[in-house]
Amino acid sequence: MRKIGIIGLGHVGSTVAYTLITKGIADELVLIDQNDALCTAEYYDYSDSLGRLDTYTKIIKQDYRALSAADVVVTAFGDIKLLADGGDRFLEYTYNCSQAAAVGKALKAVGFHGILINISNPCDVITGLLQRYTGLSRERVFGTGTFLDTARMQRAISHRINENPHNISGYVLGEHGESQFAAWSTIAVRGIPMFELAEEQDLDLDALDKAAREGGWLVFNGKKYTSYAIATCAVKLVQAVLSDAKLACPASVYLEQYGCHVGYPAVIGKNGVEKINEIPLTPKEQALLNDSAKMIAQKTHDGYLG
Ligand SMILES: NC(=O)c1ccc[n+]([C@@H]2O[C@H](COP(=O)([O-])OP(=O)(O)OC[C@H]3O[C@@H](n4cnc5c(N)ncnc54)[C@H](O)[C@@H]3O)[C@@H](O)[C@H]2O)c1
Repeated sequence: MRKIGIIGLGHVGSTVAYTLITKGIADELVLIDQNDALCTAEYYDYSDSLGRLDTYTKIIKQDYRALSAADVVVTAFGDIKLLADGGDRFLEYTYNCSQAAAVGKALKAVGFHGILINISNPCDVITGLLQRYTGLSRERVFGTGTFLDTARMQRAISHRINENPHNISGYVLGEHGESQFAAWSTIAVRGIPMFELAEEQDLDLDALDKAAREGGWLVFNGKKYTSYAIATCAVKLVQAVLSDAKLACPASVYLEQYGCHVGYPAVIGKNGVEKINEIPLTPKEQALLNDSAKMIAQKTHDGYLG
């Protein structure tokens, strides 16, 4: 039986829940939000779908105890209104550091021992805090991190050269935020290294990097939130855990050398982060990763409320 919990049912969490139900991925789904009216509304809206779906999901609401035996919990708490006009994911920092303490401690209190996948921003920092508060091992707590930014990089390149994003491999690394970077030495289109392709087709890599980094704001500026792409990323990670897929992908994972969670290639399976996929980087990329991780480590340290 596949039992999944979602904490925070705003734009993102509700989309994750809807996807899990309509794709028949969850046998049991536990919904939790501090806004009880919202949680109750989503509970009935999902429940009213069940009579027309070909799969069944048992839906439970507002019961932390039901998470004690959950396989996966997805955290999507926050207050997106704090971002106002966008531009900085750290506008939710203070608020979400407190929520991470509350949620992490509540999960620990009920003995949750599954895999925790965090979405809440600033993603890398909040992932690190949730790991500390839950007391789960570092392998069992990871964030969506640059999995989404990597998809945005794939989209930016695919639009520029009219290519299927699936044919673009490689990684955006570092923070899910402004200090992220496209690691061009890892990126290829149908196996052709991006550096070669850029020269051949006169592609501006800095402009493509910027397009990937600013991709979230393109969506946010019109909707005042983002939902579908992040939910798609989160659901893919949930599936990787449930099916023990050993999926190689970037995620916000704990790197010993930095002492924090940061977007880096890993292998995701039933035990969470099963392997850190160490890859060669150019000296410039390595320096960008170092700077990004250093900032995350500091903010994680500062955000820990004990
Ligand atoms: N990692 C990513 O790539 C990514 C992408 C999109 C959004 N996000 C982040 O995901 C989070 C959710 O985004 P959103 O647009 O759904 O926000 P939202 O404001 O629409 O929803 C957040 C929900 O969390 C609930 N909540 C807050 N604290 C809680 C707590 N302690 N326990 C239970 N519920 C709690 C709120 O009541 C609200 O319903 C934000 O932090 C946002 O920045 C991350």
